[in-house]
Amino acid sequence: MKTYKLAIAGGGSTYTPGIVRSLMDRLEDLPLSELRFYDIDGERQSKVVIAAKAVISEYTDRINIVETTDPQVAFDDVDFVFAQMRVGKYAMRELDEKIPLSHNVVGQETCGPGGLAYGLRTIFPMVELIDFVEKYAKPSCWIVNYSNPASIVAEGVRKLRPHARVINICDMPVATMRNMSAILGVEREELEVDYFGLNHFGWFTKVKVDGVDRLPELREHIYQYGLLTEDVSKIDYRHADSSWIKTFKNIKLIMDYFPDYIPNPYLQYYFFPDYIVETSNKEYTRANEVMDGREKSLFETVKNYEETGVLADEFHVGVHGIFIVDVTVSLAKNLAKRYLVMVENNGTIPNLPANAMVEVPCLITSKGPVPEYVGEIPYFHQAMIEQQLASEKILVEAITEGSYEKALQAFTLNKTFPSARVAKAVLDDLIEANKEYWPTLNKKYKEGVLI
Ligand SMILES: NC(=O)c1ccc[n+]([C@@H]2O[C@H](COP(=O)([O-])OP(=O)(O)OC[C@H]3O[C@@H](n4cnc5c(N)ncnc54)[C@H](O)[C@@H]3O)[C@@H](O)[C@H]2O)c1
Ligand SMILES: O=P(O)(O)OC[C@H]1O[C@H](O[C@H]2[C@H](O)[C@@H](O)[C@@H](O)O[C@@H]2CO)[C@H](O)[C@@H](O)[C@@H]1O
Ligand SMILES: [Mn+2]
Repeated sequence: MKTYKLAIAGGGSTYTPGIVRSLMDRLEDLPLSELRFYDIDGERQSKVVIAAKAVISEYTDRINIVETTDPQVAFDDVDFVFAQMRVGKYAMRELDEKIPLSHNVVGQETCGPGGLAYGLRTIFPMVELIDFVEKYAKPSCWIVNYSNPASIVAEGVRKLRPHARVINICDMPVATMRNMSAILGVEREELEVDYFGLNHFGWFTKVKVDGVDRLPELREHIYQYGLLTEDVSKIDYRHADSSWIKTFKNIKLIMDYFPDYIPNPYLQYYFFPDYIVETSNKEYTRANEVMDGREKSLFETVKNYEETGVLADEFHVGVHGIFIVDVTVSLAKNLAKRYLVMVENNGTIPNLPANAMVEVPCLITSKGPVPEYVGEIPYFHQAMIEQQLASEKILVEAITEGSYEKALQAFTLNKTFPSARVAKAVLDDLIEANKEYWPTLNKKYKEGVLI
């Protein structure tokens, strides 16, 4: 029987125990001989690995478990790497959210200035990870990447390491499909969707069950309730937090204005930035909710387990864990299963640039994702995507060239900003906050004069 060695980069992530449970649930499809945990924060990781080991012990004692901060130990001869790094951890996420909000601009982890700031922190560590993997892992190794901001990471990787075997994925479309299937009273796996866009910036154009498009029925439901069922906790307890309920309700708001397609929930930040700011708590953002919730409870569970031997949280898998393993099984076994992932456009959407990293249905083969032809998209959606794409592409240029001017252009182009003046004020505050993480951004001009 073929077995695999898999490494998790960002082993200290709050998602690690859930992903590990998902891997254990699927050992028949993806038999593992080794599971390696790699993180730059060994102390944090060692606590999370205690929980991961407890989960593994419920299934098997035949997997060699390695915990390390040494990239060679982590990646030597591995078949797959799951990447889930949060560069700067929650402390920096909190600033990504609160600094823009202090200027009355959307404060969000992956959208608007927060996403751009997180992108500026993440590109070089991602490239470093790719280089480690290329040096130590099997040449056939795939990196399946969840690290955010996935759209900017995908563009950075396309530009800086075009031949790297990286597949960038996001669980928001499958999470949205989970809600759709609960509303329609079918299994998520029964849905076949058509979708186009960038990551966290796309639309479902068809939601088929047995070949019949059920999007009109979902539209009727959304007009009344948003993309929620009556009992949200039955969908996924992780989405019972008030901020997620608000997000899924806001799908109604978007579709009241633009009813054709079902938007990715993250589009709320671009359609209604003013409303989002008005309804945000500037002192207590999603980062605080997560630090006081998911992160706190993980470390309390570990402490409690060490003291009592009882694992209080069973680490529910959810679509997040299921999806990354689904994609990996399809890669490993060349199953050509159809999933929404990020891929270079190359004509899939003819009226978007060939070198855009788009999120579309792809067949996942052992050679990587093969996109399904989407065709031309309406001008409205094309225009919105082009603006966001330009913001993200110019940001990556700002990173590689160390250019303040390009960073300012990227911020100004982002639809979450009301003006270049506000974009500059937010950028300048974020530079100050990110001194430890961002590449130096040099200014070529001062008051219109080249310096
Ligand atoms: N793409 C998606 O749809 C999706 C879904 C969920 C989470 N995520 C992403 O998964 C990641 C983990 O999220 P979390 O909330 O569990 O964060 P977390 O802070 O709990 O964990 C991230 C870990 O990454 C480590 N890390 C930071 N820089 C690193 C580096 N250079 N090399 C190795 N490890 C490094 C940190 O030390 C930390 O232990 C984030 O990037 C998050 O945005 C993405
Ligand atoms: O605010 P967080 O840290 O809870 O979530 C941010 C992430 O949100 C999306 O992922 C969700 C996913 O949609 C859901 O089904 C479940 O698996 O939880 C995830 C995290 O809550 C989004 O796709 C990610 O990119 C974000 O990082
Ligand atoms: Mn995502």
